[in-house]
Amino acid sequence: MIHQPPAGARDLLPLDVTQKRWIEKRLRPVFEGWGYHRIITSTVERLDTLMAGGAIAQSTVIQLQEREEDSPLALRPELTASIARTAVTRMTDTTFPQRLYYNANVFRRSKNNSHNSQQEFYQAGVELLGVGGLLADAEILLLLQDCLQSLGLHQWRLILGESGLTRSLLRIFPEPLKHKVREAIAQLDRLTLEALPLTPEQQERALFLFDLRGRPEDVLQRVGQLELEPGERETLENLKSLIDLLEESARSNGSTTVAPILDLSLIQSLDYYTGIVFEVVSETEFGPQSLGQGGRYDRLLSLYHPQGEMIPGIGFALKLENLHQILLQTGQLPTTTPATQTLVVPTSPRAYAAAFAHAQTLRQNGEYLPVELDLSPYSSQSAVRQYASDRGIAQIAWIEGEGKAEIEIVG
Ligand SMILES: N[C@@H](Cc1c[nH]c[nH+]1)C(=O)O
Repeated sequence: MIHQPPAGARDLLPLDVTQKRWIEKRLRPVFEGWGYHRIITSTVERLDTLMAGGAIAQSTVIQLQEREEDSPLALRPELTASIARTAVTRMTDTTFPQRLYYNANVFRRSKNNSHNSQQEFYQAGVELLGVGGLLADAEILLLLQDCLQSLGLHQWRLILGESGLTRSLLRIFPEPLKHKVREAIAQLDRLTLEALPLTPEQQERALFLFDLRGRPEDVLQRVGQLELEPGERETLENLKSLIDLLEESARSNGSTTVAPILDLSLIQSLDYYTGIVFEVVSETEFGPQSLGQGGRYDRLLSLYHPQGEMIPGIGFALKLENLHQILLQTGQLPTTTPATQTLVVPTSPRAYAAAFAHAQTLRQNGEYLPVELDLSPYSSQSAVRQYASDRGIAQIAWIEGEGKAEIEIVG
């Protein structure tokens, strides 16, 4: 059926694009203000690049039909893997840290495979490559906060986890069970978790992990009571330092940010994270809505590096559709496409060339304020005025045969 788009595809009409650009225009100066440079990577990647390190399940990737002898290709479901690949294979003579940002579409097949669910999404995000540690983690979280502030969003919470620590606390489970426990926690599925064949000790640990979220000081204290290995204690200390630093930065900035929710049961569906993981959630009348997510991935780049060199990385992606929805509710987005400034109307065929010339002069003088030509030569003056007023056009330039322009301000 040639009149239908493929299932799950998206067409953005001019007003959608105007609103999307409103969001992008606010994010770009924030990214650039923090020293990030835009990168554009290929929409199509090799399947093995996208899935390196178990980053994403094959079932959620949209594959492309290729010749059998070629390695399978797919549409990118996210950008971190592509940027990691590009950074270590194409930007070899650059020094770290690298600060990169993007604004691009991604494609994901919905899990339940339902025919019409959306498969194309837009993300704006950043990757900070080549630096680990407290300061880099804090930079990314403060930048994320700055992005949301620049969009005028205040009703959101940061949920912060630590994938290394969570993985480590899961180590008491034997392999096939560990995966199931992890899945049930990731899906917040308590019933499945309780039904798993676990020993009483394992069950206690599973439920302990499941409920490990709340005010940072409470969660840190609860984990601190466990018998931890030195590495785990150190991670816990780092997490505390990060939370303190975020709070202190907010205070010295004079802003009153709400403390993050510390959630050591936070498990992201992407499996390349090695350190902090986080999600930004907005409270809406329909329940919480995720606005973006990210985390630290210190092993991913080594998978693409020719010598397997370890290069740390951290970043986040904001979900533009969800931001769009929230911003529509707050009434901040433009409700019309940008109006034309001047409608240039040739009053006779002899004025056609002069009309084009006049319009061009206006465009060049007016720093490309939109100027459009009236293309229906026989429309009456009242029809022209009606058209201009309907479209919110500020003025009409009537062009006479000899090129003279008479300006009329539209009432
Ligand atoms: N690429 C991740 C987000 C992210 C960026 N950097 C690190 N994580 C996603 O799409 O969920």
